[in-house]
Formats: sequence, structure tokens, C-alpha cells
Amino acid sequence: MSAAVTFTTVTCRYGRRTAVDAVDLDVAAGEHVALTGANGSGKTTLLRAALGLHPTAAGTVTVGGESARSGVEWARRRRDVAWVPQRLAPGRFPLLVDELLDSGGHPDAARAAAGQLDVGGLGRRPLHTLSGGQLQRVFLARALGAVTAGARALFADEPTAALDFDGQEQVATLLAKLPVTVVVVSHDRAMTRACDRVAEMAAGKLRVI
Ligand SMILES: Nc1ncnc2c1ncn2[C@@H]1O[C@H](COP(=O)(O)OP(=O)(O)OP(=O)(O)O)[C@@H](O)[C@H]1O
Repeated sequence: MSAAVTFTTVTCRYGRRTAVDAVDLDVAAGEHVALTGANGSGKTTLLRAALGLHPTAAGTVTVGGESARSGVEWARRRRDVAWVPQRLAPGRFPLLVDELLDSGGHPDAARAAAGQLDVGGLGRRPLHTLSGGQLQRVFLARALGAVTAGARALFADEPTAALDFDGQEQVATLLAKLPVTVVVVSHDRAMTRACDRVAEMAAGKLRVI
């Protein structure tokens, strides 16, 4: 099942610097949107805010019409939205590949996806020993497990940035088939072509192309 995702005048700051400036974006249930734009334009911060990983100075993000304020609601948001981060969060070592895969809520599906993404044999490896491309594949596999576990949307932050050309095509094809709402930050043509719509951020503001 997929859920609509609605960003309403979302504003985020780092100290006095505004990184996301009153962004409105309606993503229909099941729609796939690519988010592009210059480095530093606010894409990562916007997605992190939707997951409760960065505070909003103003505005709201709803998933399936539900907003999140309390700890319980944010925990539900993180089950509702599978997340493929750009990089490892600092301070979470040493986590093994299998532990990360299992954290998506459906170990069997995540491990099957890891096999499909050619990282099936890495289960006992600490995450910090993986190459950038291997790590991206493992995060994707966990997210696919989360979708099997019931996530209704998937957010991904440059999920193919470290992949070779074949890997970029493979992941774009795989995400295109997902029956959930997708918002993917990407500069990769294979990925933007596979999406229904492209939205571009510039200096914290969003415009739909
Ligand atoms: N931890 C931080 N502390 C202070 N400023 C930050 C921090 N993280 C990001 N910023 C600033 O916020 C703005 C938006 O950053 P963000 O990472 O959201 O951009 P982005 O569009 O995802 O960039 P990229 O394409 O390079 O990944 C930038 O000006 C950046 O320098």
C-alpha cells in the first residue's frame, strides 16, 4: 500500500542559515518524484526533516495524512517511510551488515534483496569496512525489506551516487517497480527518467519542472 506525502511550507535552519525555505510539495500515493538541484540547495535536509532527523522551524510533512509530533508518532513515521541515507550516520559503529539489514523490519526480504543487489555475501562485515557502492546497495536492500514490512513510502538520498553504470540502471529499474510512493534525490539520468516527475531545489526553494 502506498501513501501520499505532503510537504507544507517546510522551513529548516542550521543556526541562522535557512537551508529549506517554505517548501510545498504534494506527492500522490504511488507517485515517484525525483528531487534534483545544486549541491547545498537543501534536498537532504528536506528529506531528513520529513523523517524527524532534522527539526523544522516551520511547516509540516504528512504521510498518508498523518503528521508526527510525539516520539511515538516519529517512530511510526520511520516504519511508514523506508530510508536510504546518503552516508552512514556518525557514531553507530561497529554495526554489521546483517544487523543493518534486519533493522528494516523484514530480515528475510532484506537479505533476499541484498542477494539481488550483489551484496549477499557481506553479512558479517562491519559497515565501515564496505566500499561506498557496497554500502549504498546494503542500505537499499534494508529499505526494500522495510517496504515488504509495510512501509508505504521510500525516501532515498542519492542512492546511486557511488554505483557503477550497470548498478545505476539496476537500481533505477528496481525503484521504478516499487509499489510505494518514492521521493529520490538524484542527479542520475537513469533515475530521473524512471520517475513520474522531477522537482528542482535552488537555494532552499522548490520548483516543479
Ligand atoms: N550540519 C550542518 N550544519 C550547518 N549547515 C549545514 C549542515 N548540513 C547542511 N548544512 C547547510 O545547509 C544547506 C543545505 O544542505 P543539504 O545537505 O540539505 O543540501 P543538498 O541539496 O542535499 O546538497 P548535496 O547535493 O551537496 O548533497 C547547505 O548550505 C549546507 O551547507
